[in-house]
Amino acid sequence: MEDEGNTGESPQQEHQHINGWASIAWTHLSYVRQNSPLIQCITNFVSMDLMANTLLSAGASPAMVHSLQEIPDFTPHAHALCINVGTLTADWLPAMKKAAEVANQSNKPWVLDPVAAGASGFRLRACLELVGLRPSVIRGNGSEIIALSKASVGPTKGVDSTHESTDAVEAAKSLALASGSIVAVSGAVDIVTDGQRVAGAQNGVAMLQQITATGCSVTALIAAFVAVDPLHAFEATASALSIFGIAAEIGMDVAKGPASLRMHLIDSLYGLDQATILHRINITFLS
Ligand SMILES: Nc1ncnc2c1ncn2[C@@H]1O[C@H](COP(=O)(O)OP(=O)(O)OP(=O)(O)O)[C@@H](O)[C@H]1O
Ligand SMILES: Cc1ncsc1CCO
Ligand SMILES: [Mg+2]
Repeated sequence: MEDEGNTGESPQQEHQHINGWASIAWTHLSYVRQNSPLIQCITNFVSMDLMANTLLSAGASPAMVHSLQEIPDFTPHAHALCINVGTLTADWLPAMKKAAEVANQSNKPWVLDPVAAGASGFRLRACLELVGLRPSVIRGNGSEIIALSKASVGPTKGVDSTHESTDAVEAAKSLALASGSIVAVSGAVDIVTDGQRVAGAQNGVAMLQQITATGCSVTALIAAFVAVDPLHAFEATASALSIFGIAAEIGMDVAKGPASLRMHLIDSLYGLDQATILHRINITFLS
């Protein structure tokens, strides 16, 4: 009789897998620290501060550059681009599309955060147009990935999710297959898929949901990890999600609530070492 949850692996095999992900995640963080990739962020007003500080604490170099006029000069120099539609208006969309096109022409990876994708027809159409410009990675919460995958506007709680990430696995897989992007769904378990493989990263703390723009910020961290390893966007994405979660776990040991967690999260990300990653990382293949 098989135990529930038995993966069929010996403890040694399991240990090797865990070590495998720890070394992958540590390598990505080390490359970001060594190379300090320039990450262009076209993002919402709410997230700008936390996103820039998250990137800085990981060792990357953020630049919140969103003017259409600057994109031809600036975007080719960025090592990756992060586009987030959180406070979208019609004026901003042309710059987002242009930046995605220039990133593609310059062979630079770019990452999409489809904030509240199903909240309005305007937002959904904008997100679908951006998906058509072939992001390397799309990262959203469960409701956003389901709305994008079904291309439907529906009942919404705005930027917050009404779905568990695990409810969005099939939606994420079909969006990945349709778009060619790696798709990540954040939640208690962060899901990462290329349409076939599905990894689950289980680091993090629930209180992250009480700090605005933690999702936006982890999307930018994904951009930094993909910037240093563009040919392995699946591994880079799972690593970034797990490392952000580990930083939150360590921060939570001393935090008194959301405001101090926000501060300790940034400090923990800055100070993260290899031994802590090895000890804490929790990524497994779900299929
Ligand atoms: N229940 C949970 N337990 C642990 N970590 C969680 C939980 N829910 C979310 N997280 C983590 O919180 C971070 C933000 O994820 P969330 O799904 O809240 O993003 P989001 O809805 O896009 O947020 P925002 O729009 O505010 O940026 C991720 O790192 C995710 O792993
Ligand atoms: C609260 C909020 N509103 C638009 S974007 C944003 C940040 C979290 O997505
Ligand atoms: Mg979000």
